[in-house]
Amino acid sequence: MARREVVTIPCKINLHLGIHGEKDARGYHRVDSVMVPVALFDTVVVEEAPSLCVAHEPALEVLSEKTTVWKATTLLAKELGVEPAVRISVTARIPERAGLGGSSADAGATLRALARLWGVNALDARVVGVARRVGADVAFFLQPVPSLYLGAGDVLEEAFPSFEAPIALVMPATNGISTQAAYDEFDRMGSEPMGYEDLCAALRASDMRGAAAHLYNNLAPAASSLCGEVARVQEWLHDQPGVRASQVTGSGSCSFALCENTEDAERIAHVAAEECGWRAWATMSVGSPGKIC
Ligand SMILES: C[C@](O)(CO)[C@H](O)COP(=O)(O)OP(=O)(O)OC[C@H]1O[C@@H](n2ccc(N)nc2=O)[C@H](O)[C@@H]1O
Ligand SMILES: Nc1ncnc2c1ncn2[C@@H]1O[C@H](COP(=O)(O)OP(=O)(O)OP(=O)(O)O)[C@@H](O)[C@H]1O
Repeated sequence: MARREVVTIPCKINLHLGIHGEKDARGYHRVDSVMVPVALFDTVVVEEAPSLCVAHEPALEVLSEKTTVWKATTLLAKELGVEPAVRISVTARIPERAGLGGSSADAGATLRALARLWGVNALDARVVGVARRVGADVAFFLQPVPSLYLGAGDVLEEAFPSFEAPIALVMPATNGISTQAAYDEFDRMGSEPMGYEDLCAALRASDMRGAAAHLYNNLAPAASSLCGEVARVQEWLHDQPGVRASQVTGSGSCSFALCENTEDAERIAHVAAEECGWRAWATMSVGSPGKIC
């Protein structure tokens, strides 16, 4: 019987995103990134099949051969010396071009499913190496727990205790922002980042009020420059009762609000969608790594 692996994968938010002007040999910026998994999930199903086939639901505009899932599969098969004879079905709920890491989550989930199918550990150096070649965020999704990543934002430096915090996600209803366009805009604007130590100290101590006081993203001005509605979402979230702190995630266009309680997160998401015409979700950070399979 054909073997089958199912992986449910959360999205991510960046509590700290510090982009440096300095770039590596690939042209990737040096990035300090503190990421946290958030309960808005894609599902990836990998089954043994005669040949490689990738399908997304809802369908993507790009050819399946151009997806992060295809790239992750072919690179890992080559690395392990096996045939990529699998059918992969992705059910996507994480919005594209949001800064929530949707296409990276799908690639990370695919690598975890393939690692099980092909008998290697998901944190084997070969799997991590492939993840980093597919995209800067992909390695995080091999082990999606609150963590500090350095290098190009793809090298694990430290993992923190998991926590459950109520969160509202709000993004403009328009097209979203391309990650590459945001980095190009960052280069035009120029900036050097603040440090991440105070945030990390709060996360080590599971001090969520302290963590909320240290949210940071110096890619956010580039996101607002490309999509003015991002700044309007930010201003609106800042003024809402029940919001401890808010920030743009990644390269946008989504913002997140750390809320006092689940009722506040639900009210904010409801008003953002119904009265402001934005896309919004009331959710939580993923508190127990065991809840993700
Ligand atoms: C903005 C973040 O999401 C924060 O977590 C990441 O830095 C982006 O991660 P990602 O979506 O996995 O990005 P990739 O698919 O690897 O890269 C897309 C494009 O973003 C730019 N890029 C990305 C990461 C990085 N450290 N420096 C860059 O300059 C490059 O132009 C690259 O061609
Ligand atoms: N598995 C995938 N899921 C979604 N989009 C994909 C996938 N693989 C490739 N793509 C393409 O990548 C584009 C988005 O890339 P981009 O890096 O800007 O954003 P993202 O991965 O959706 O999220 P983020 O803004 O968090 O990085 C999509 O519009 C689509 O054309």
